[in-house]
Amino acid sequence: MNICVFLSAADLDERYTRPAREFAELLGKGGHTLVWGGSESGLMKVVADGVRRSGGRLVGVSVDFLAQVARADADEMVVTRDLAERKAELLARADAVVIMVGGAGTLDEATEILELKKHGKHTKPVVLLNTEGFYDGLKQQFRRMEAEGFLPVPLADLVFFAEDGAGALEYLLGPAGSR
Ligand SMILES: CC(C)=CCNc1ncnc2c1ncn2[C@@H]1O[C@H](COP(=O)(O)O)[C@@H](O)[C@H]1O
Repeated sequence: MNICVFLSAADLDERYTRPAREFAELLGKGGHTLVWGGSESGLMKVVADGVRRSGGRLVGVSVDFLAQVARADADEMVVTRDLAERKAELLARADAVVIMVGGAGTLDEATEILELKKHGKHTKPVVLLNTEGFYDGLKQQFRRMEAEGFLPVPLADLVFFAEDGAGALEYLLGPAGSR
């Protein structure tokens, strides 16, 4: 499966690097391809290193102004003109999307992917990986949107909240992943 992972480009501590490494190992050992932003920084590097070490493929989609920090040994590396094109390319190359912990960049990617799904522009499974309860607040916000009529589709049709990497992969490899 080609799994697009959005996550932080920041250097983080063990609370976040350990689960990222574990998820990467599951991806690699499962023979999956990591589709990611192509960068060699922070958690993005941790996951790419882990996938590579455990036998998975790496497909990067970088962007013009970050191309100089793109990973040199990826199996494939695409460089797009801008961030909008990059998001479209990442989605096009993915069978599923996993959103791990991250900052504004990750949130931007997550909301765009969910918004496109809301409008029926794609039907790919999307998982929010809630490491350390990082997305508890976002989950609460989405639940409120759903309860108060802000979402035209059930929240469960948009996104699955997984508590760990194993739960995320189990979901993607189940019936939801083959839709
Ligand atoms: C100069 C240097 C080392 C830049 C590295 N910085 C980056 N490299 C690649 N993608 C990035 C970078 N910063 C943000 N992104 C994009 O935004 C997300 C991470 O942003 P954030 O750290 O969550 O907010 C990633 O999924 C990625 O697609």
